[in-house]
Amino acid sequence: MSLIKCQQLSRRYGSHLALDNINLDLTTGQPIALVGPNGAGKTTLFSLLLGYIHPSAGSIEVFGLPPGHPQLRSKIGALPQDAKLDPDFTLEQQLSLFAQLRGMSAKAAKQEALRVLTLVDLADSLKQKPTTLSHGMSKRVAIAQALIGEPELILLDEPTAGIDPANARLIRDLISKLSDRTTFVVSSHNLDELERLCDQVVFLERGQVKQQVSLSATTETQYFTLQLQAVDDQTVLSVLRQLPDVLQVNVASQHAFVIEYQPSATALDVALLQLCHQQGWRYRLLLNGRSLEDTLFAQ
Ligand SMILES: Nc1ncnc2c1ncn2[C@@H]1O[C@H](COP(=O)(O)OP(=O)(O)OP(=O)(O)O)[C@@H](O)[C@H]1O
Repeated sequence: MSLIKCQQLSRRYGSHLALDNINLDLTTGQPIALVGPNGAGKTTLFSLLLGYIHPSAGSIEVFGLPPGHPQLRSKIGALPQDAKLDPDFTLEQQLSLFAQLRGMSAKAAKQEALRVLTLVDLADSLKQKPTTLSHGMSKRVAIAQALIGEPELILLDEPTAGIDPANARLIRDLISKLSDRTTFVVSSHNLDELERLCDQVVFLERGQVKQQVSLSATTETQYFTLQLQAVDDQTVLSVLRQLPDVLQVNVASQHAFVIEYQPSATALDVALLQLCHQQGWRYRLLLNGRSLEDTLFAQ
């Protein structure tokens, strides 16, 4: 099903072009990553999708409707980058209120508050006020708020920024678990995290879509990443490039090589390991595929 469609979408802030002629056609399903350096336009795109701001040119649709359309209200949940909780109300009070704004009765809203807090492992904090929470806990509450009413689309702007590794993992596991009924669009600077979570990756840079890649298609079919120890990278490069079925080899980082090969190649992994043995290269790791970082930034 069509999820997000942007056609020649631009957004200006005064004379600054934050999004520049974007075309995107995304469908529902596995989580989608929105990646890009600071100022690339990720938050601007989220704000447009939520109808908080409007395009300067072009069009944008969510589930075939213009953002802000009343029918979209219950279909979209969001974690804004700077999500803030009201210090004067307990978590139960504010999440219940939010659920009631989504059309639930007072009783159902209370149950929903408990349900979403349980999902982020904060059921015990129901009666707490935000001032008593750590930064990571506050973020989890804000994520819980985005989950209210089981929206079909949830936009998460840097959901794990500032969260400790155990809780970041909890959030990732939650996104994976809920992905069979909700499509998540996740912006993050943590490429390892996005790689584990997402299938589609949209790479924004200076307001433009520079790349759109499907990780399932690119990581499993045509690449190996070989990591060695204490070798001369140039020598290894030239030897690897001579292997049959190898299309291209790049140095990803010191002693790590991304090998692009013909999908029809058979047993290239075995050939690589034999080569390490023959050449006396000390082998550390052979990975099927390549990292998201290499996918986006390899020359
Ligand atoms: N309200 C605003 N007024 C003026 N300029 C803005 C406004 N909001 C964003 N910008 C500018 O638009 C560009 C895109 O900003 P945006 O916040 O969308 O980027 P981002 O990819 O989310 O960045 P980050 O990773 O730092 O959160 C930046 O150059 C930013 O300075």
